[in-house]
Amino acid sequence: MSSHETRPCVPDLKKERLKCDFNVEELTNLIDGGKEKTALRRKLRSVISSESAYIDPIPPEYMSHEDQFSNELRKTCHTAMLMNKQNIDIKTLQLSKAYIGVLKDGDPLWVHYHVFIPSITGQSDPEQQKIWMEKIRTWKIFGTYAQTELGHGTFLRGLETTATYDRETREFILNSPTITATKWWPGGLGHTVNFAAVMAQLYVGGKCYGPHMFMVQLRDENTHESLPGVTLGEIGPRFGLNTNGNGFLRFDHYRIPRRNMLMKHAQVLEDGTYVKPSHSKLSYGTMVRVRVGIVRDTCIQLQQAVTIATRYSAVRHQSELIPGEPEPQILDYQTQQFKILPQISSVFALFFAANSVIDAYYSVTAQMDLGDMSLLPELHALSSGLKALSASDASRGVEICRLSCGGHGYLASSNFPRLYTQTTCAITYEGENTVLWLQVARYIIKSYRSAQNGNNLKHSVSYLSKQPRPVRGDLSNNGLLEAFKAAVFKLVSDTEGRIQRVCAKGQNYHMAWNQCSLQLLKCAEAHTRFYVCEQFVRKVEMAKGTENVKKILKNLCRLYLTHHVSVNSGDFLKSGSLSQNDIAVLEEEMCSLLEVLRPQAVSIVDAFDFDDGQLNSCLGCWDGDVYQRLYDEALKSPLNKTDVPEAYYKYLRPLMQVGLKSSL
Ligand SMILES: CCCCCCCC/C=C\CCCCCC(=O)SCCNC(=O)CCNC(=O)[C@H](O)C(C)(C)COP(=O)(O)OP(=O)(O)OC[C@H]1O[C@@H](n2cnc3c(N)ncnc32)[C@H](O)[C@@H]1OP(=O)(O)O
Ligand SMILES: Cc1cc2nc3c(=O)[nH]c(=O)nc-3n(C[C@H](O)[C@H](O)[C@H](O)COP(=O)(O)OP(=O)(O)OC[C@H]3O[C@@H](n4cnc5c(N)ncnc54)[C@H](O)[C@@H]3O)c2cc1C
Repeated sequence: MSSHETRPCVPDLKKERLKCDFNVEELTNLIDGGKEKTALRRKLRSVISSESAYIDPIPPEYMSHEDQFSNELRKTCHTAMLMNKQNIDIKTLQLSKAYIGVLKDGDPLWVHYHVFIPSITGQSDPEQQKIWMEKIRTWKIFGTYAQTELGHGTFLRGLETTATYDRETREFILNSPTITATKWWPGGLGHTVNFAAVMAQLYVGGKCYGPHMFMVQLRDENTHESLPGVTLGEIGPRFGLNTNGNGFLRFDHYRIPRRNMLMKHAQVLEDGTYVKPSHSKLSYGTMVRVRVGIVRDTCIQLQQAVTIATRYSAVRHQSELIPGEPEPQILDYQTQQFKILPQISSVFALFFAANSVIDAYYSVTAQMDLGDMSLLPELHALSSGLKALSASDASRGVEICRLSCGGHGYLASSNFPRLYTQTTCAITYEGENTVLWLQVARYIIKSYRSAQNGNNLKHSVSYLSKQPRPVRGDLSNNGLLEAFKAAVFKLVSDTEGRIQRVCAKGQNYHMAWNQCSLQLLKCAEAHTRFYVCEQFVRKVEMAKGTENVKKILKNLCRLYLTHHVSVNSGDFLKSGSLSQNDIAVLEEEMCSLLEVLRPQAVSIVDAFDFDDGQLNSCLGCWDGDVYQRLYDEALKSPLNKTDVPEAYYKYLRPLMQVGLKSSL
């Protein structure tokens, strides 16, 4: 039973919570990663929620762009101070979910903590780390990750910023030769950070060695003024995340010491000798790490959205299900259940996938530290695929949750606009999704070809070694995983065959690749979906705990499988791995799962354990007092300060006084 059951709430939610047939706390512990982690998160949350500094003076929507930025910078700096005072590692806070809701529309220091610091620890040598990390630890250095330029974000070999080695002075000269070479987008770059890890084309003795990272001071450590040779600014309002401080940066023959090149993997010696890295893509390591983290972040954003949508759907009554009877909770409509429950199952799918890719990241990077690079392509494909899938599933999921709340979901006070802009930008940043899907496809096609040449495949692509033969009519979880394998295998072999046919007609390989890229995208997504399904099934099989929690997990897993079979039924039919009758049986099962899970829905989202401050939504509050909150929130609009606004006297009254001259 829910541990929160005694807290007051509206009768609809009380009724829902009384239906709960599993231990909510146990599910919370599972999602947190154990009882101790739940306790730590709650402790951190209590520290955070008792801080008056986090109270916004007015709702940020009503602040100017400048005030919004300043307000969030104030809060993020307060956090650093607070964690220092409480002797808590800020990373622990940020990774614990306790910090959610404090910053409303971005964090000017997010890239510092999650991209810049990992770049320093992952790309610089021990001596450099010692110097820079000490300054980072003592808040002398705040940094960003400055890679993207006006002209290029995706194609890194096309970057135009140059870092030219001057052997005489033992310095690098950084330069932005064109307008398109301007660094554009880095978080915090505008007016927050004083340093940046800058990706630039390395030139030594007239030869270009490609993109490398450099540690660059941009602002004076005391005055915060931009240094001579550096031009900085903010790029202006965005679709969302307007307080991330995204900025631009130009260099005019700006000099930095030789040792400011990040030298863990590649080096330029004093005499200009270039020492190449053990793998050409090691300088892209930060991106791999951040992509892995995005899977977890988007999963948490989807948790917030489904919590809001589920609670609201239990409180909202509309129309008639049975003529003449009272209006039902909208959650009783099958169509509403179909909007929300698959999103809840997605949360769990992403949760298990995030855990497995984080584990893979640590084990592969440990191997790489010992000099073994063989698993880097696998990690690159896995992290790229899961970043793309999680960002697009979460973003679509948030939008479906918004739609499920009707008109009120469109209000800023529902918090859906912010949740949506947070998830949808993850589709673009850290590798645009289409581009990452094509990287996954590259790996799959290469692996498939290798298998065709008689080689044995390992890890996530092992099933492409030989044609899978699923047992017809086996609709168990394992049977469906076999069907998935067969469907993906068919997509991959068809696509590879098509590339070959296009080439046979005289087209070169690259053009053939482009002509088949829609199919390639499908292969990549299907392969990654299979991976997520497999992880879900295996993790649920291994889950420990009480029968009722396991039953919830099993039902959610089954809903995820049947839903994705239904959505992609054409692929299963084409591969012959499932029959039309199988699909019909599975779709019927999916509908009954909606009915089975519906009474537990509110308790499942309660287990995500967000407090009202974190959800920041009139629709998603614990007590379900939706209408009063919507009304109170509307009263905060500055337009409601007066009955007749100034704009009436300026514009509307003169117009009304003139009247229409003709009766057109
Ligand atoms: C309330 C609010 C709270 C606060 C919330 C805040 C939320 C956060 C907000 C904002 C945070 C934003 C952070 C975002 C930071 C960024 O976006 S940083 C910039 C990221 N940029 C990218 O990701 C660029 C994408 N492009 C690439 O990764 C690559 O250039 C490419 C993979 C597309 C192509 O690389 P290229 O050099 O052209 O290589 P290819 O010739 O195509 O391939 C060569 C082979 O190398 C393999 N490969 C490519 N990348 C990697 C890698 N990382 N690791 C390993 N291997 C790699 C590639 O597959 C090829 O292999 P084969 O030759 O064997 O096929
Ligand atoms: C909120 C936000 C925060 C960011 N933070 C940072 C940061 O801190 N540091 C930083 O360096 N950058 C940052 N970025 C930049 C981000 O990483 C890039 O915008 C992203 O990598 C996409 O690159 P692009 O903008 O050049 O898009 P483009 O590559 O120009 O994409 C435009 C379109 O072209 C398509 N396309 C491009 N190449 C191909 C291809 N090979 N095949 C098929 N289609 C293709 C894409 O699919 C897309 O549809 C941020 C961006 C955002 C939105």
